[in-house]
Amino acid sequence: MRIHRMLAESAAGVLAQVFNEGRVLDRELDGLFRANPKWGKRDRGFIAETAFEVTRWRRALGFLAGDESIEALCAVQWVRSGFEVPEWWPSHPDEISSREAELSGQPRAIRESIPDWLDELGERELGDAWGREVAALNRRAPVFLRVNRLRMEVGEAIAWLGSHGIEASRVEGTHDALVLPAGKTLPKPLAAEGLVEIQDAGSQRIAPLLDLEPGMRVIDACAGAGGKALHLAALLQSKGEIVAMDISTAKLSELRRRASRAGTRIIRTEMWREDTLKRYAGWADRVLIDAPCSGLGTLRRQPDLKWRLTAPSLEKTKRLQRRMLDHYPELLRPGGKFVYATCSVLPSENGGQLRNLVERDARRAIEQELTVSPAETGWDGFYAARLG
Ligand SMILES: C[S@@+](CC[C@H](N)C(=O)[O-])C[C@H]1O[C@@H](n2cnc3c(N)ncnc32)[C@H](O)[C@@H]1O
Repeated sequence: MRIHRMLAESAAGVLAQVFNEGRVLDRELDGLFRANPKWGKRDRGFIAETAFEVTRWRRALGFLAGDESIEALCAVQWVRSGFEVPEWWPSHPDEISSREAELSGQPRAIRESIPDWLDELGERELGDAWGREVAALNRRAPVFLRVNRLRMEVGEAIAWLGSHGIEASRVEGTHDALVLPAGKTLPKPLAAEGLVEIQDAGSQRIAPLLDLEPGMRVIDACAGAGGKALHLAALLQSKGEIVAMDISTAKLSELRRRASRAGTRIIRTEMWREDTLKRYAGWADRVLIDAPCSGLGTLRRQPDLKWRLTAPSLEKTKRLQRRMLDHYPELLRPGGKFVYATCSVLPSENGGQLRNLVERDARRAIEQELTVSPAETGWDGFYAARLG
């Protein structure tokens, strides 16, 4: 396929926003595609693939090109995926096959394209396992779905998707997860039906850890756009109450839209305010603290995160996690339980935070712990633990 000038320049424009301005890759692509509704699936696919793969392999491509400019990175990416670099493009890589052989002898941070400080931190925290996790986090991720059991059984969902030409299979080790073949996505009109939700299989392991029974009162303290809140509602069989809290009005309004699409009425949203903790103190049977984190477990889907993350920003996030662990369990009634979860693979954001908590607060004890390793499962990386 020939590379169209406008598409090549648009992909490079997105990468400039991500690398130079710290913008979020997904959002930049979304904005670009909205502004150019006439582009077809192939055009959008070319731009998204260039932007994602250059972001994912930034350092490795820079090594192959011997040049770190965005134009050089794009050119090597295109050569690697079998395109001819157009003569009007400003960068033309020399023969890269000999450099490919040298790449395998480079340090991991270059080979796997991660910042040096992050590679050192990962190795310090995870030892040998870090190399395996980083490699797994550089693979392309398939689309996972969660069947909305309020509306359909898993077998029915497979048949329904099949009737629309989508071949979905069950995911071992989960109750409600389906996976689509590599490269396939869920068409928007089907997503809008609310019968299935896009949710990574690893993320689907978290809500069951809350050990819910229909009728319970649950607070999802960092609910965001509701990925896990919707799962909680399904596990409660839509019986009981869920208060979904967040500091973002935009995310909570998206959550309300998704809840109504999914057919549940038990979720109420609440913006965190100064008096929220006091108003809901002692109210909940269960609390989910799905804490803000480095997001390292989701690098497959958000490779731009690794270039935005800094050591100081990570420390700030850990301080926030610690404050949440000190205060949000006050929402529980006596005897209630909470689950702390992250989408990080770093022990210092996960078990490390909880072991510190248990040391400073004798009322808390870890009942069950779950670590989802991308290297072992092929899912995003997650950590969750239930505490009494
Ligand atoms: C990991 S995300 C939540 C993802 C969501 N639970 C889901 O399953 O889709 C963390 C959320 O915490 C929210 N947040 C940030 N600071 C917060 C705070 N101080 N209190 C509560 N939520 C906060 C963010 O807006 C973000 O939506």
